[in-house]
Amino acid sequence: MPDISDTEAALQQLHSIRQSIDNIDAAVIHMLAERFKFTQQVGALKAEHGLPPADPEREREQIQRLRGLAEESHLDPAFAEKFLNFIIAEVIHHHERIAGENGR
Ligand SMILES: O=C(O)C(=O)C[C@]1(C(=O)O)C=C[C@@H](O)C=C1
Repeated sequence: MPDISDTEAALQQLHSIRQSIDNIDAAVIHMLAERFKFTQQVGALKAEHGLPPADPEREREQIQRLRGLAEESHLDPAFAEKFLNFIIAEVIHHHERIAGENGR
């Protein structure tokens, strides 16, 4: 049974680790916001020129690249692929909305 000072030390350690997790979560949100700013530009460009919202060949290249990066970083490549697909699905919805607003 750990004594009280052991538990206090563990709680301090937990608090400190959670501060780092919070910083990383903030960075992820900021990076996603920047990514969506760029994909909005892509959506506008595609809508303006009548290009299709989705580009499966580009997606295949991105998935291959991210799976490789995930492996190098000891992150589950299947998770990296799911995460990218989740983001791309949202981007494609945005592209479709922009194309719809442009009357195409
Ligand atoms: O690069 C594009 O053509 C995009 O529209 C961006 C993006 C992405 O989010 O990375 C989204 C949809 C496409 O299917 C491929 C890639």
